[in-house]
Amino acid sequence: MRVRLISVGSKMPGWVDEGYKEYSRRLGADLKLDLIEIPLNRRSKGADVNRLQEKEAGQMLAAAGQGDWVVTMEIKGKPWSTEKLADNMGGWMHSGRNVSLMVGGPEGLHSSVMAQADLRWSLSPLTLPHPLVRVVVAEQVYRAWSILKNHPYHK
Ligand SMILES: C[S@@+](CC[C@H](N)C(=O)[O-])C[C@H]1O[C@@H](n2cnc3c(N)ncnc32)[C@H](O)[C@@H]1O
Repeated sequence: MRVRLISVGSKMPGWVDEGYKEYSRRLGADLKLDLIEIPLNRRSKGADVNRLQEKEAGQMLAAAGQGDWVVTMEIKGKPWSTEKLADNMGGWMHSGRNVSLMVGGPEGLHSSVMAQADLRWSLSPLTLPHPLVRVVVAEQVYRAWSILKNHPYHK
C-alpha cells in the first residue's frame, strides 16, 4: 500500500527532514510512505490568504491518488489510539486502495480539502506546528505497521 503524506510547506529544518526519514525508511516493502510537499505561497502583507489557501488546496487534491482514502489531519478530528490506527491501516490494506493523509499550512486545511475527507484524524487537542506533524505521523505509521507485523518496536 502507498500512503501519500501531502503536506503544505517545504524547505524544513534539518531535524524535521531527519526525523521524517528516520521513521519512513524503517517501513517494509508492503507499506510505502511518500512525502509530497506543497509549496507554501508567501503570505505578504495584503495578500488574499483565502485565495492562496485555495490554490494550495487544489495542488493537494491533485497530488492525491485517484480512489485513495482521504484522511485529513485535524485538531478536531477523531483521536485514534495507535492500535486504532493499526486497525484502520489493516482495513485500508485489505481494501486494495491507497491513502492520502492531508496536513494543512499555518491557517489549517482549506474547506475544499476537508470536504473530501473519508476520515479525520486528530493527533491531540494541541495545535502542533505542521513540520512536527509530519514527523509524528511518520512515527505513528511506523508504530502501527509494527503492530500489524508483530514487530517488537511497539511494546
Ligand atoms: C499549524 S496547524 C494549523 C492551525 C490552524 N489554526 C488550525 O486550526 O488548523 C497546521 C496543520 O497541522 C495539522 N495539525 C496540527 N495540529 C494537529 C493535531 N493536533 N492533530 C492533527 N493534525 C494537526 C493540521 O493538518 C493543520 O492544518
